[in-house]
Amino acid sequence: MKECPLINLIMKFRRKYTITSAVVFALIFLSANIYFVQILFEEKQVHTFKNVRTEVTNSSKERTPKPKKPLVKHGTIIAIEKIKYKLSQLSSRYYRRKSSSYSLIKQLQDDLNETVPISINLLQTADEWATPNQLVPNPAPVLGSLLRTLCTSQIRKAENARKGTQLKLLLTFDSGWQGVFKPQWYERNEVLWGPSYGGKDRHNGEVASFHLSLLLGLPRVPITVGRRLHLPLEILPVADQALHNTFSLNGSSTCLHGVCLYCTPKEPVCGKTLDGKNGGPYLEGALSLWLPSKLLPLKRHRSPWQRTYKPGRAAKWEVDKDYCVKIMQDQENQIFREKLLARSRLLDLIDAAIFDFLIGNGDRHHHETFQPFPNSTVLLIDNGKSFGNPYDDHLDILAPLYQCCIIRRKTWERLQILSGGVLGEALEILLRPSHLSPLLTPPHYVALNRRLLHVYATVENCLDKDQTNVILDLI
Ligand SMILES: Nc1ncnc2c1ncn2[C@@H]1O[C@H](COP(=O)(O)OP(=O)(O)OP(=O)(O)O)[C@@H](O)[C@H]1O
Ligand SMILES: [Mn+2]
Repeated sequence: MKECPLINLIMKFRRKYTITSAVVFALIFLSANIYFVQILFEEKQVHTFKNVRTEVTNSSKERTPKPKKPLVKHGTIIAIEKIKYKLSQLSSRYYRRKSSSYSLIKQLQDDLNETVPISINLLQTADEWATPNQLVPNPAPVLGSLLRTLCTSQIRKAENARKGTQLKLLLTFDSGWQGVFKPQWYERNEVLWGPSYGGKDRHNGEVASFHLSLLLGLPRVPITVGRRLHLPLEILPVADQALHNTFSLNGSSTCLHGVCLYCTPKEPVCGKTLDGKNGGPYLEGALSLWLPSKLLPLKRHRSPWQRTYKPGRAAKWEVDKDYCVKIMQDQENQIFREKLLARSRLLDLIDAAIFDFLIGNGDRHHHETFQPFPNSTVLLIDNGKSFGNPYDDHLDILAPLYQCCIIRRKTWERLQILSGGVLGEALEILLRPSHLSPLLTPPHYVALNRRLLHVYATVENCLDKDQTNVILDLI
């Protein structure tokens, strides 16, 4: 066989440098891996926090929306254009107030009144209320007192809440009751420009979302209140070592940064004075009551409408207008394996999409159900990425609705009761008694009413195509 000079050269080189080259190769391989992992990690961080530009606006003034960059996702562009066109022709009945709205608001207001004295035993009521399909009944007569109890109960233990990626505290009260506390990161009048999943959690959004869920007849959000913690008196003395280690003093302000994926000493949350000035002991946040143990543990499902979280890379659902039909036929998809469950699960996801569109949350990458109850409802846990920008409507959050073109009758009827500006007005009324009131600036209520009109337009588009199979009686 003829000798090849190149192979000869490689063989000579190999013999001479076997060990050295192996070491060099290993080093190159290792550093490439480290670099790759770093990029991945940084990329997620960028999506979560840095893609967002915040600005402060005068809360009482309306602003003109900023021009948006054109979308590169064809299926989404067409669907959104159709919704906008329909909106321009929407029947006047969607702009009128319904007389039934008065009794709905009155009943929810009554529920939120404090009717009985505060007592830790009231938290037991929440456990009794919960079923695999809802967390709060209708009516819920002691809800106001229960909320007040949650925002005043003495804290016996404070630790880092380990689930999830953002800074949260797990607080334990008397008799072992627990809650998750998400701290304040933004002022009420800060506006977050950027993707619908960007920025840090909005604690006021969590509280508003709980109230909105009652208004929409979707009581699947953990019971949540606004609470102001006195860090040196209420948290430091009962903090476990791991949390304690993350406390620091910044001038006269007590700060903490916690332990979580995105927790860093460079980004602590700090206490304020009672009137919201820097340099005080009080930390605002949203406190959610832990879900009832009789229904736990939770089962986590990947959302079929999950985003890629990579700018410039579209998910299947963003480009394929027939995406809904395809996932329904996909027997591998665990959510839709059982036919009957499939329908009600899909209707749950569509309820969730409407809810998320109204609050501006494009970050529902997963959803959870009660694991011991295979038919249980889709819970609306984690509404932190909400109410970030009242001037931007992320219509693609409605994809499950405009692609599947079905909606639960109960949801549709409730949405119609909230027409004519009632939705925003009612939420504002329900949020008034909150410990941290005012929770939202006026433009957010305007946004809710405007977004609701988009939901009407989307359903009308579906009805144009098929009068009989859009509004479904399935519970
Ligand atoms: N009130 C609650 N009761 C029971 N479990 C809860 C409660 N709140 C949150 N959890 C659990 O903790 C998990 C993390 O909470 P959450 O999603 O709010 O945190 P996160 O840090 O924002 O997470 P992510 O980074 O995934 O968005 C939830 O998926 C749920 O399993
Ligand atoms: Mn989250």
